[in-house]
Amino acid sequence: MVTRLVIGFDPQLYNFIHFGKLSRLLVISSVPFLLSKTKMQADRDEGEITSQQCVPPSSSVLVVIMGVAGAGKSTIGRMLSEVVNGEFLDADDFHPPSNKEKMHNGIPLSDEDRLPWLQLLRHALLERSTSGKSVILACSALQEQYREILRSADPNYQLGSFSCRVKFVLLDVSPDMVAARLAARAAQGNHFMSPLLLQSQLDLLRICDAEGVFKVNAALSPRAIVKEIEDWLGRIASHD
Ligand SMILES: Nc1ncnc2c1ncn2[C@@H]1O[C@H](COP(=O)(O)OP(=O)(O)OP(=O)(O)O)[C@@H](O)[C@H]1O
Ligand SMILES: O=C(O)[C@H](O)[C@@H](O)[C@H](O)[C@H](O)CO
Repeated sequence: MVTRLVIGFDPQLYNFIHFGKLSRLLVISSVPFLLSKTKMQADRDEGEITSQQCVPPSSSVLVVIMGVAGAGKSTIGRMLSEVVNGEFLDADDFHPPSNKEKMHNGIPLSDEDRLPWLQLLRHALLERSTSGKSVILACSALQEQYREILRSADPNYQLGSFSCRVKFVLLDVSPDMVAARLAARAAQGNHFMSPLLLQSQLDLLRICDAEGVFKVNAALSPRAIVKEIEDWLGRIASHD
């Protein structure tokens, strides 16, 4: 499969992705991002930015806790952020009201709905990526194309390489278990997401092995899940 990156400029900072059958055309047209990337590259070439300024301390991590609605992303992400003394971001807080309304009414989001949201999330990661503080983002990130946008928050990331500061952890959950969790949550009436969307979420979830996504059994207790993620982060840190 061929991946091509086309960089386009758009005065409204509008972003667009088109997925073809045999090739993927990924258009990322975020002017500030490109300008800052170009400037950063130029500054680095001129020796104005030292490697220490570009690369935060190795102890800081950028982790996306991913999976279908109800898998436990917010629960686990919040707990993990406390353990690593990092900042927790919930992708649900970045959705515009129109996206939440759609999901509440049982209408799956389209790529056009998701793209500006993913770009906001990329920007949020990018902004924090040099702070030296760990960031834990809870985000469905169901498709490789969506994860590639989040990976591009790492200014050094090369699309398709999957070698990136932004790491992904999948909360792997059976359809039955997640349906039960969503039903229980809906019964409490304190979440906008309609349980009717579960099948569309399961249908969208695709991960290729080459991506190096760490999969955790989401049926474990939250504490055990967080421990598994911590251990994995320790292992990959020792290889970096
Ligand atoms: N490991 C777990 N064991 C048992 N219950 C869990 C576990 N993780 C989460 N839950 C429960 O499952 C429900 C869904 O969890 P949570 O809201 O964290 O999922 P989510 O993936 O963030 O969902 P969404 O994407 O829809 O916001 C909650 O009621 C939560 O308490
Ligand atoms: O890509 C998506 O379809 C969305 O991110 C959803 O997954 C929801 O935001 C979330 O799960 C709310 O419950």
